[in-house]
Amino acid sequence: MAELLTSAQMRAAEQAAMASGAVTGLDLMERAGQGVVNAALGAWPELAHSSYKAVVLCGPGNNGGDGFVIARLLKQRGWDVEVFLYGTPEKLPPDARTNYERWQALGDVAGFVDLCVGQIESCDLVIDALFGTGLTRPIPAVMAAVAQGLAHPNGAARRVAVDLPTGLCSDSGRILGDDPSAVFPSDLTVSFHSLKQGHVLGQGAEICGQVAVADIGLNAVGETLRAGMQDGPAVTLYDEPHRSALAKQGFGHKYNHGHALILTGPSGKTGAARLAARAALRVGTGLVTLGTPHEAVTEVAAQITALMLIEIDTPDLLTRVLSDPRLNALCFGPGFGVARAGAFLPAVLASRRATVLDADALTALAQSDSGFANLHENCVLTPHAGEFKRLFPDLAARLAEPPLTGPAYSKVDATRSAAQRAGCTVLFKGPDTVIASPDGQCSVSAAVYERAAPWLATAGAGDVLAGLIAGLMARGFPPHQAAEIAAWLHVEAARSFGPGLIAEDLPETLPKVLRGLSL
Ligand SMILES: NC(=O)C1=CN([C@@H]2O[C@H](COP(=O)(O)OP(=O)(O)OC[C@H]3O[C@@H](n4cnc5c(N)ncnc54)[C@H](O)[C@@H]3O)[C@@H](O)[C@H]2O)[C@@H](O)CC1
Ligand SMILES: Nc1ncnc2c1ncn2[C@@H]1O[C@H](COP(=O)(O)OP(=O)(O)O)[C@@H](O)[C@H]1O
Ligand SMILES: [K+]
Repeated sequence: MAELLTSAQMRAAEQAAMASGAVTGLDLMERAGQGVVNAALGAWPELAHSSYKAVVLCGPGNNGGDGFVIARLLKQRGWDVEVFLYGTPEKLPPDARTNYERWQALGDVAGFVDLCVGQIESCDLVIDALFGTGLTRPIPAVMAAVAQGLAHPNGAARRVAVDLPTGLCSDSGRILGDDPSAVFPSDLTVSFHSLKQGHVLGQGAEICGQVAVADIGLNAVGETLRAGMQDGPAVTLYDEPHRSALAKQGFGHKYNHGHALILTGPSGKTGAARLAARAALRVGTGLVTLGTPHEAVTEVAAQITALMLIEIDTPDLLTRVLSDPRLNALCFGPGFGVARAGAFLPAVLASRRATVLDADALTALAQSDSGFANLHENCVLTPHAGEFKRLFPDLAARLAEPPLTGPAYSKVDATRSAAQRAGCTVLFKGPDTVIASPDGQCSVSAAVYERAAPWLATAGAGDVLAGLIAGLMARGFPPHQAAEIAAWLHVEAARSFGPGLIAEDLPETLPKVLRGLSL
């Protein structure tokens, strides 16, 4: 799994690499500039065959330094290059200053105030090297005006951001300030060494366009690099489960693969739990039983075949059913009814079973007098943004405040705090789903860029996810891992099915996704 770094971790990695003597800042800057040129020519191969016109916007720090390298490399390819600098050359940090001077041997540098949007629109490539990981406050008005012009360019200019689109916070993927247009949208963003959190969280993906990662040689520094990264455990970008984790052994039988109990709502509301149950069965749980109130039994029975059914009308009955230790995972909440969920909550939590709390169970939890006291480490909470706000109003409020300084409070920060507070795994949904656990594990399951899955925004998709997590916990996966694998399979199923997806299609597409993993 790839790491998603914060700006502080990236700085620490660079410092460690330089302190080891393996590289200099100038080496890193040269590789960064070269990496951007390579990525741009890779994205638009037509640009490699002739010389074109570029406008390079350089800022007052090392991001600007990368810009001077790019200007020089393009000029050396025969391009017509215009460079604009925000700030004064005397104040550039040493490596950026050196590259400013190297560029001066090849061309002029104009002041940023002399730039007009028309100049950008008439070029082939515009390089945003204004601010990168050093952005700490909203961009100045003069830059925001240019950014607005670039948002809907009339010309054919391809927009490339160096490290991050200027205005976007590297840690949170949020636009600094209260002006949503104060950011340079790009068609291609070239990050260095690895992606930063801001490339996948929040508005990151929308603003970055596509992303590419340029290797600037930090991996070679190995242990020194790790030692430099002391700013908390890294967040990972979850990629795909190992085949060995999900495969079933040839000699097993159904009881080796767990037994999930999915609790349904009353009649007319059982669809959500049935979706969850079907997902649990498809993800390989040995047995899946729907726990249904008496009055809904006929409705549920009419709809199911491979699933089993048991009557559960009261919390006491649930406790009695759960005296069977073979029922090893629970899914509680989809379509359940908030008041009923409040009544069942103590029995569910007292069972100490691996439990997914979703939908109405989350609302009931937010309203319950005992709060998070009875949650345990085998619970997984799966809130969407509205449910997160009910459960953790102060964290949600921090996330909703316009971020005036950087690095800004992020969805990773909020989910990590939520997991600490709840004492269990929290999966905070969205295209940038964040999964955090009290032991500090944190990963992002991103449905962005080539993994975009906009058709998942459909009623019932969340119920399927809850069923997948419960099913994987029944199969024996620990909560954090179950949540990660479920979120990944969920997105893969949506992508595999494609447009027209409805929630029912997700469990039915799982076999194809699992086959794709060579199970
Ligand atoms: N440190 C290194 O050795 C390397 C850095 N690299 C580049 O350097 C960048 C980071 O450089 P810096 O740390 O110099 O930071 P930036 O170049 O992103 O920002 C420069 C400085 O501008 C100021 N600033 C922040 N927000 C501002 C605002 N809204 N208005 C006005 N001024 C503001 C801050 O004091 C900040 O340090 C990376 O994103 C990457 O592009 C790469 O060259 C690879 C190597
Ligand atoms: N635009 C999107 N891209 C990717 N995933 C999305 C998108 N919108 C929603 N999702 C995912 O779809 C699911 C929706 O869940 P939820 O909001 O609980 O819906 P419901 O309650 O109707 O089932 C979540 O897993 C969420 O992460
Ligand atoms: K930039």
